[in-house]
This record gives sequence, C-alpha cells and structure tokens, in this order.
Amino acid sequence: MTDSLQPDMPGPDTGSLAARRFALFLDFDGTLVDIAERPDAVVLDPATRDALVRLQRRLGGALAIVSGRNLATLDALFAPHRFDASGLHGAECRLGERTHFDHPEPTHFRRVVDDLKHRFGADSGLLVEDKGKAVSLHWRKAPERAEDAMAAMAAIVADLGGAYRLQHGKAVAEIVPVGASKGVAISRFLAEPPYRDRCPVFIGDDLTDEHGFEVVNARGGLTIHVGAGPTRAQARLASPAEVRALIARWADGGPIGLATAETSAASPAAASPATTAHTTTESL
Ligand SMILES: O=P(O)(O)OC[C@H]1O[C@H](O[C@H]2O[C@H](CO)[C@@H](O)[C@H](O)[C@H]2O)[C@H](O)[C@@H](O)[C@@H]1O
Repeated sequence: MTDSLQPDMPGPDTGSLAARRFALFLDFDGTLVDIAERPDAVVLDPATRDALVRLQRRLGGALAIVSGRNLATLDALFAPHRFDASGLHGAECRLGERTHFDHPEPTHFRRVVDDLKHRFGADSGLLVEDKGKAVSLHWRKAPERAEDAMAAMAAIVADLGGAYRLQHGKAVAEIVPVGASKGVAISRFLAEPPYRDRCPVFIGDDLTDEHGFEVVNARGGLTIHVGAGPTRAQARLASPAEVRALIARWADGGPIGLATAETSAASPAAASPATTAHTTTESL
C-alpha cells in the first residue's frame, strides 16, 4: 500500500539500521491503553512501557507520545521513563530536554476552569479534568448528558473569544488553545533530529488523531487507526491489545511497516474520511 515502507530486516544490527528509517508517533488513550471509566483509571502495564523503551532505542530515539493528556500526566504514567512527547493535543511539545508551549494562557482561563469545576465538580455524571492550559468535560458515566455538556463547552469557547477551540473525543469535549493540533506537533518533531528525514508512522484511535493522520499521509508515512469507524488512516488495528502486541513485535526486532500492521488490519480506510461521520466543530 505504501511503497516507501519496506519491511526492515529482523536481527540485532541490520534491524536497528533499517528501523532508523522510521519515526514512530503514538497516541495514548484508546491506543496504548484501553479506555477506562475515568481518566485516572487507565492501566499501562510495565511490559508495554518496557517494550516502548526498547523500541525507542531500536529507532535511535525517534519515538514520541502524542496525546491529549498533559506532559506531567504522561510522565507520571510512563515513570520512571520520560519519552519525547506532545501533550494537550499538540499545545505542549517536549523533545529531549526542550519543552515548548506556544500558546500563552489568557489570564481569565483559570477563572473559566474554576467556574466549570464549580458548576460540574460535584456532579456524579460529569467529570471536569483540569489539565492546566486545557480542560475537559467527560460524560462517560452519563451518556444522556452529552448534548448538555457539549453545549456548555461550546458556550465557554465562544466566550473565550478566539483563543481556544473545542476538541471532541470519546465521551468528552475539551477546550484547547487554538492552533494546537497533533498534526502541528508531529510536523514539529519531524523538523528536528532524530525524527528529521525519517518516514513517519502514527497510530491513534480518536478524532484528534485525524489531524496527525493527515500530516503523516501527506509525507508518505504510515497511519494506523485503532478500532472501528471512519478515518483517514491507511490501516486498522482492532484494539489497544493489538497495538501492544505490534509494539512488542517491533521492539523485539520484527519488521516495521505496513506488512506487520496488516496481519490484523482491516481494510484501508481512506474512502471514509472521519469528517463525514462525526459531529464536530473542528476543522480537519
Ligand atoms: O490523545 P489521547 O492520548 O488519546 O488522549 C485523549 C483524551 O484521553 C483521555 O480521555 C479518554 O480516556 C479516558 C480514560 O480511558 C476515558 O475515561 C475518557 O472517556 C476518554 O475521553 C483523557 O482523560 C483526556 O485528557 C485526553 O485528552
């Protein structure tokens, strides 16, 4: 499907050399870990973390987590290891020891988050996740509240006057700095060593990942969507468990590329772009 993606050769040395042609970007929730009822209830098993460390080494360092979580939360989840990462749907980026945050926080954003907590903090169905420079309102425990929650978040974004945008996800609406996206984050990594001049591979499961798929497709890379539903990704894996199995194979010298993903991938999905199937205010 993607001619530029030739499988590399297994084996300790040739495998490493060939693997260094790739740069791997991984979403977190719904990709590396199963979706849980609450953000703080996800479980990253140590075997997956250790496989990621081995794979990062095999890729000569070119492995980054690209998530809607903030960097501090990602670091806590992967501790004691610290991966290159982008947080808050691209608003934060850390490569090595350099951290960028391009979107200064308007002074009134804290008040907005506090208001949201005041309104919904004691609500048994809705959950406010304060991520610092972004905020999420979750309705996983009360799906019947989805419309109300989305309307409340849309009204807040409108009041914020253009500095923020709405990001829809799985049973969640999030307010994130305008201009931030996973596509922008991946482009930023790809401009720097060790990511520069490599073939990007991105695995993700959610609407926010479509921005990244678009960028990676445009660069001739490989995109893999996790789960059902329309997407711009080229290939599909059924579940985070399949992603974890793929990561383990890649970490242990297996060929990186589409052939490996296709062992459990469904059909190419380019014919059913996500924009046609999801109700969202975002522009992809
Ligand atoms: O970009 P990601 O790494 O996939 O992060 C997207 C959001 O994931 C989290 O919310 C989702 O996962 C929760 C735990 O499984 C689940 O309870 C929730 O319903 C999902 O929307 C996280 O809490 C958000 O901050 C991320 O933006």
